[in-house]
Order: sequence, then structure tokens, then C-alpha cells
Amino acid sequence: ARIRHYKWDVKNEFKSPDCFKKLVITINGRSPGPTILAQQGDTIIVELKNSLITENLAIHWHGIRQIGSPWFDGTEGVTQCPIQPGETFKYQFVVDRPGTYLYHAHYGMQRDAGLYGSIRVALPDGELEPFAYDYDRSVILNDWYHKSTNELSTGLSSIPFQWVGEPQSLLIQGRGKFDCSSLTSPSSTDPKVCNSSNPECSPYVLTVIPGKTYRLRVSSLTSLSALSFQIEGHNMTVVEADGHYVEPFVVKNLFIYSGETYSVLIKTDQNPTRNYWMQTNIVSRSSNTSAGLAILNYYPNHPKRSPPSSPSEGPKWDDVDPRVAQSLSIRARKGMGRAPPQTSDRVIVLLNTQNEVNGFRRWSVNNVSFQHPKTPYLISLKHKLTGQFDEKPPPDGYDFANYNIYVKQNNSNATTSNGIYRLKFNTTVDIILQNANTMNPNNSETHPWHLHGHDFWVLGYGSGKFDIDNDPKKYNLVDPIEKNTVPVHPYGWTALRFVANNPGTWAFHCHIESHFYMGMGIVLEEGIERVGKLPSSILGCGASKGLRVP
Ligand SMILES: O=C1O[C@H]([C@@H](O)CO)C(O)=C1O
Repeated sequence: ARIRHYKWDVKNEFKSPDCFKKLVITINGRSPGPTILAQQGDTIIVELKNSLITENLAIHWHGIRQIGSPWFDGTEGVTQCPIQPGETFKYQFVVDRPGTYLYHAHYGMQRDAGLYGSIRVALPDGELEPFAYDYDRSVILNDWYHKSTNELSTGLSSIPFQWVGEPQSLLIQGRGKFDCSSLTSPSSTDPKVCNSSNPECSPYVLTVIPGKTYRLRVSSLTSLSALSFQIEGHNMTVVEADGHYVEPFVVKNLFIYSGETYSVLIKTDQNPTRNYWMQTNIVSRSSNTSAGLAILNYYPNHPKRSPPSSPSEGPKWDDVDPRVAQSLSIRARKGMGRAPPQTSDRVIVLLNTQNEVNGFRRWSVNNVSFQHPKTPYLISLKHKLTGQFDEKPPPDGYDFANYNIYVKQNNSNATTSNGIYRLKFNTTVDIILQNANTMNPNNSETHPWHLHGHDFWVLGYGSGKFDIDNDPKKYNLVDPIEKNTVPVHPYGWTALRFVANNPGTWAFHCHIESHFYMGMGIVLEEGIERVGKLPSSILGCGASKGLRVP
């Protein structure tokens, strides 16, 4: 195993990823940031300089379990104090599993500003993947807002509530195309603000050699949108999800939710005299945002030559069945999955609702809307700093008998809390995500939930209200996939199982940036007594002020 040492400088820069100029948070001048390339078992060291002028910072290593290094999970308020402007912070962790992972800001809604990238972990020398390919490439999908992160988050925490709305564009590998002619105000029609011929917003080009097999790692870090991804004229064979091998299945559209990663195999076996569209469309929300477009360039055609065809319409946004069908198709590759424990020690049902708290619009689980404490949990628990968060844990369920998930509630008030779920070390825990109606009539949204510090088995999906007596009998205990991010579909439920064997404090939350900001998450603690000495670099905020020694 090797040590991979990176030096990153994080700052604000003017960029035009979709032709509209705005402030973007870059790493070494780039957004998406540099790809971390490593081999299983390597140690990654990222020396991160915060060169933002007035803003704190924290970076999460999404999908990396941080076994033995829970303090470097990068989750502000949960595992560390934020990195202040001018400071250099050293993240150090082991990438213990091969696969496709991500990194991104995890502080307020900072991810929206463009602070994200990918992590690719290869097998050790001499070990082979269970599928063959000639080349390995990756694309990160995103959506993009023209308003600043501060404007968006301030709107969400204002009275009256100002929703972020649909994104202005969709990005593929950091590039999109906003139609500058749709702007009307004089300042924004200035070509210095929006310029459709700016080379920064020319489409991303993936050049391929005809007659080969490509492994394409596709991941999504959208702020809000669920996406359909397709490559004109090419089927995709899904072989990996969140770092786990999938029993291969073929799709034309890959539905992908924020925080998920997939590998698909594509054969470049189409007419080699032309190029093809790679395309994303928003699904699950009614949106006027144009498709995201990139070019699959068959060598030696000119990389800038537009495909002769028009981009496709994309799937119908409100057609839920094909998305549920894809979720159900994702199973562990035969003979390669780890079997889950056949029973669990604790079942936590999490009802997802939109609520109001003191006039603020929020999201809640079991009527509790999450709020960060001033002192990160890992620090207050390890150092036994009392009174730093609500000692009363949030509930393990909701009023199953009387709650109607299909209607807008008459009284949709909730409370805020920073209480956490404390899990007995090494026990097996089931979590059932239960979807419901929002505060708008006849509306239930899709939420991708992401768990830090673990992979979980996906035991099942269902529609309607989870029936605790009968639905567990239908669980897939034979070949469930392991993932770290999973959708709960509109008016549906999703059942997960994991073993609480990674000492630390771990966030579990909706990966939609505005929803987590609005309280849609929980925090789990397990084995805090087994956590080693905390590095001094994560201390220094809230009640841990005096603990930081140079
Ligand atoms: O949090 C949200 O707020 C809006 C909408 O409910 C506001 O009316 C929406 O679609 C969300 O996902």
C-alpha cells in the first residue's frame, strides 16, 4: 500500500461552467476538483488550504467508511470543527475498498458552489475485476444554480420561505449550457456576464475508440435533481453501485440520485463516422431546466462536431414505475456479495415529512427536524462535554396507526432537535425510510438518503405504508446490494440493514442539499468508548475551544 499525498488550495474564483459567470469554489483552480486515484489499502493525505476569504470549510469523503479515523469524515458539526480561512487542515484516511467514490463540501450548502470531485480506488496489482473492459473513464453529473450559496440558503431559512426552485442548468463533468438569450435584465445580457461562446462552457467531450468496451463511472452530486442519464444509441450494462459489484443488467436510461455512483459498461459498436449525445434529464420533479449535454466522440471524428440528431426528450418526469423497477434490479453480483445478518436487533422507522417549525419551512423525521449543535458530537461525546446537545433521543417510529401518509397533514408542526440515536456497538440495525405527502396536496418527492461510516444492505422497496408485521417477510436476504446512498420513492418505503461496528458519530441524511439544510437528517453514535484520541486539528469550536493545543 502506498501513501498518496495531495496539496489542495480552495478558493473562490469567477467561472462560467454553464456560460453564466458566478463565484465558484475551486480546488487548485478547478471545479470539479482533481480526481483522487488510488489502490485499495492506500493512505490518502489531503493537505487542504482554506483560501476562501471569509468562509469556513469542511470536506466529506463520500463512501469512504473512515474505519479508525472517524474524525476525518469531514462532516461539520458532527465529526469536526470547520476549517477557518487561512488555515491548512490535513485529512488522512485509508481507502479500504475498491470502487467509485466522491468528495464534496459538507458545511451549510457549500457543495452547491462547486466544491466536489471523484475518488477512484483500483484493485491491488494482480487482482482482476469480475468484468472486462478496455478503458476506464468517469463523469460527474450535477445541477447548477446561478444564485450564490448564501442567497439560496438564506431564502430557505427566511420567513416567508423562499424555495431554491429548479436549477438553471445541468452539468456533465462541470460543463453545461445555459441559454444566455433567455436573460432579460440589461446587466445579465452583458456578454461579460453570460456568453454562450465562452469556451469554458463548451460541452464536455469523451473521446472513444470504435470497437472497444468502456467502463464509465457515472456519479451524481446534484443539489436537488434526480436524473436520467443516457448515451444516444448505446445500451449500458450496470456492473457497480457505490463500490459494490452488481449482477449485470442492461439499461437505456440510468436513473441516478444525488450521492450515488455507478459503473456501466458500454460498447463503442455504433456507426463510427459520427458523434453521439450523452445526456441528462431531470426526473421526479416537474422542471423546465434544459437537458445536460456532452459529446461521445468516436475517434477520429472532430471532437466538437455536434451529433446529427436532436437530443432525446428524456423519460416522463412523473413516471415512477421504471425508477422503482431499476431500484429493484440492483442486486449483488452472484457469488460476490456479503450475506447480511438474517435478523436484526433494532428497527427504526423514519417518517419523512415536510413541516413548519415556528413559521419556518422544514423537513423532519418522526416529527423532529435536525439542527446542528455548536460542538461537534464526536468531540462532545469523546471528551464528555455535557449539555452540548439534547440528551433525549429522537423517536424510533411514528404513530403508525393514525398517520395517513397520503394526505397533507392538518397540523404539520414539528419540533427541532439536535438529539441523536445511540446504537449498541456491534448490533444489527434496520432502518425503514417511510415517505409521505409534503405540505402541498398530492405531492410526495424522491429523497436519496446517504449514510456515513457504513455500507448498508438494501433489503427492499415497497409502495404505501410499511407494514411492520408483513413486509419484513418479503425482504431480500439472499443477494441484497450494499450501498451508501439509496432513494425512497414517492409514497413508498425503503428498508436497510447495517451492523453498528464502526466507532464514531455518523450522519444519515437526505443528500438533497436544501433538504438536509432544512433538517432532513439524523445522527447515529456507536462505540464512542472505542474511539481513539482525537486529533487536535478537529477541535476549537463551541465547547471545545480550550481543548485545542498546537
Ligand atoms: O423543500 C421543498 O420546498 C418546495 C416546495 O414544497 C415549496 O412549496 C419543494 O418542492 C421542496 O422540495
